[in-house]
Amino acid sequence: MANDLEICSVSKRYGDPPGGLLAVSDISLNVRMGEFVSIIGPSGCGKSTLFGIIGGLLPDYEGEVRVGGRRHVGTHKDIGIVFQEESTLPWRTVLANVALPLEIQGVPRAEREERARHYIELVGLTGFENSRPVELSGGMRQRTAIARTLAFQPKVLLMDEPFGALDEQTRLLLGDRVLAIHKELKQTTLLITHNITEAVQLSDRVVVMSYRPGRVLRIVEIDLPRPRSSDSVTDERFGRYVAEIWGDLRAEASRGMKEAEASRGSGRRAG
Ligand SMILES: Nc1ncnc2c1ncn2[C@@H]1O[C@H](COP(=O)(O)OP(=O)(O)OP(=O)(O)O)[C@@H](O)[C@H]1O
Repeated sequence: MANDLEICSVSKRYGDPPGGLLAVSDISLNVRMGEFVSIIGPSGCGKSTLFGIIGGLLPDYEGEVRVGGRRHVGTHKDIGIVFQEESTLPWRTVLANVALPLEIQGVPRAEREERARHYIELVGLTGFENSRPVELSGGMRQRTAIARTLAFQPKVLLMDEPFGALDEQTRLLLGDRVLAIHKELKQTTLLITHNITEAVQLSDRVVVMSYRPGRVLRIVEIDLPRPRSSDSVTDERFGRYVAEIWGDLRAEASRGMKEAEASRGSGRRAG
């Protein structure tokens, strides 16, 4: 099957060589059309850096990002981004939030509202079209943001810890909603997360990254049948995938923790 997203030998250094900090090194990954891939790694492994590069938000890197076979530079309508931070507009209703990108594209009102309603239904927010973000829970606001991104029908959906600020149970239930959306749209999706359960629950493949500089440590195929749901977490095979990924991540996470503690210690001594 064709690739929607190709990440070819991507490296990023902050600051100038020979000094500076190599944040990610030689990352290559192809995401097939309709595939759901998660990238997981310890804090500081360069997940947000990679997200910024793929989303076209971060210039000056080595390598190439291709979307639909074409070199991709800067932000682009083929990549839809859902951020970790709250990104709904508080003064707009759910309907007006979701319709916003279509409004910017000049889609006529009746058509954009019809499309917006379709995606609102898909994320399970029918009945809340006229609510404002302040009247919604954090999970509902994130679903509004997802609907808004889906509404302009990007080739690739890029999500950076969209449920990072939510509690574990809400996260699992929203995972069910993401699974339902993916079943319906077969949207090519790349999710950045540090939650192993979420990665296994949702993904066809999980890319495990090393601590700094972030490299691809291993790619784990999640061979669990679809449709899946949050009930899958009780499956014995689910537990084995979680254990396997944690086995890879554990050493990297503790390396990260030690380095962070050491730099805090030297900062205190210097101060
Ligand atoms: N603008 C910047 N200038 C210098 N260093 C940076 C900059 N942005 C990130 N870094 C460093 O690059 C490394 C990777 O950071 P990044 O935020 O991409 O990691 P992450 O995996 O997303 O971390 P987390 O999970 O904690 O959000 C870190 O060591 C970070 O301190």
